[in-house]
Amino acid sequence: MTDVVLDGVDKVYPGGFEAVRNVRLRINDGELFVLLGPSGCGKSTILRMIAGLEEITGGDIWLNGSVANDLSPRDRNVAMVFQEGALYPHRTVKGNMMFPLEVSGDDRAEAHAKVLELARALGINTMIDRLPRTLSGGQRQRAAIGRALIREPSVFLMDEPLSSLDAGLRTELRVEIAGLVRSSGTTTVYVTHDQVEAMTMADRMAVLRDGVLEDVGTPEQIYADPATVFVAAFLSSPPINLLQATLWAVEGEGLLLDFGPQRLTVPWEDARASSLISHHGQSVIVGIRPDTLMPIAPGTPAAPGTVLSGQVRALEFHGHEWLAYAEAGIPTVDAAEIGRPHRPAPAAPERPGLRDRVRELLGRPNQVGEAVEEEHAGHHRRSDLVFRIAPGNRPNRGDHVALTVDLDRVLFFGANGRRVNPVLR
Ligand SMILES: Nc1ncnc2c1ncn2[C@@H]1O[C@H](COP(=O)(O)OP(=O)(O)OP(=O)(O)O)[C@@H](O)[C@H]1O
Repeated sequence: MTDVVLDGVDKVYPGGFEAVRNVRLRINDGELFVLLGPSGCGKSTILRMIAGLEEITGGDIWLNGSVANDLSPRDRNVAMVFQEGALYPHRTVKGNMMFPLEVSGDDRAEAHAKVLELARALGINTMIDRLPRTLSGGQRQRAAIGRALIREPSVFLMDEPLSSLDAGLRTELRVEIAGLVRSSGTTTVYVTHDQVEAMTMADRMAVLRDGVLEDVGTPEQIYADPATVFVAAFLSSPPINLLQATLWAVEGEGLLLDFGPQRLTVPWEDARASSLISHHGQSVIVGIRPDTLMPIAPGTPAAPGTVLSGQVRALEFHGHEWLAYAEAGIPTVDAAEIGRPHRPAPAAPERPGLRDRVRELLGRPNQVGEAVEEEHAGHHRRSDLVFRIAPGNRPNRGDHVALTVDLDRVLFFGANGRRVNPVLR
């Protein structure tokens, strides 16, 4: 039975950079828990603090019911796999997997049987006599996972173990890793910046931004009911429409979302009306995922206050669907700018990581919002509404389209980026 509790954990690096702030988290025994966030948000720092490889500067880490702040990594019984699982180059796969058991003086025959069994589960049993350099990236990662799991750690920590693999292999391995750690029942903390990996693998997950926890829950909870604009945007592909509105409570009509040239109306019967009314006269951010907008044929009747319209400016073919970008004259907001904690930006850290430095060299942005914006750079930048179209039904560029909005699935955030109505967990 091993649960991991982070109780108000802080990390300030020498030089004063605050990488992690007041993180409170309980990872339950046997859970596959994912830490998700953009590069530099502090995911690896948290993992390394759990492993004991990095000192914490505030709060407590509890392992299995005891404070572990001062325990050495060896005494924590945790195992860790990194992005490039480092294997001993002169040992075979079997030699690598045997090594932890040799160190702890296990019976050789038993150790051998155990290695074979795990290698089989990892699908590398036919290559256990090969050296790491003769393996593919995916096979090396499997061997590294095998070496980490062989001595049955209480906690298994994985830091972006799939990020150096190609997309097909990543998909294949994430299914296998999730299956393997679930069947072993080992409490696992898995770090990634890939939202698909997080949502498909996690029992529960946490979203981090600038060293602060923005949201914790099951993938379904976080996707359907995100706590902040940042979380909604980070977990949305294609990107969520984030529209700026002023909210007016109008007797007899409902709650008017005034976008300037267009309006929507939330009826009084809506369960969220009592929360929304406290924002009367204020700015709100309206989050509409592309699949919440449904194109309707011209002249089709629709309930008043449920339709937005625009002129199609660009279309993208995605195989199973088209994505359309329509100019609607509605001001949009950039999730990266909303609700940012006040602190020095991590743009110039004391010790930039290798990836930070490479990004700098390539001129790539480091923050998620900027990355999202960059994806839309160029021809989509000025577009206001993104929506999906089933194949065979697509409008043409320049067409005016009417879109019904599924109001039940629209998300409302205050100007500070937090949800207007309480988040259900
Ligand atoms: N030893 C250090 N000294 C100073 N700053 C550091 C140190 N290690 C990391 N940082 C900074 O702390 C912040 C968090 O780093 P961390 O590696 O935890 O982020 P991350 O979310 O894992 O990012 P990535 O996905 O790029 O690995 C970054 O801005 C990083 O540059």
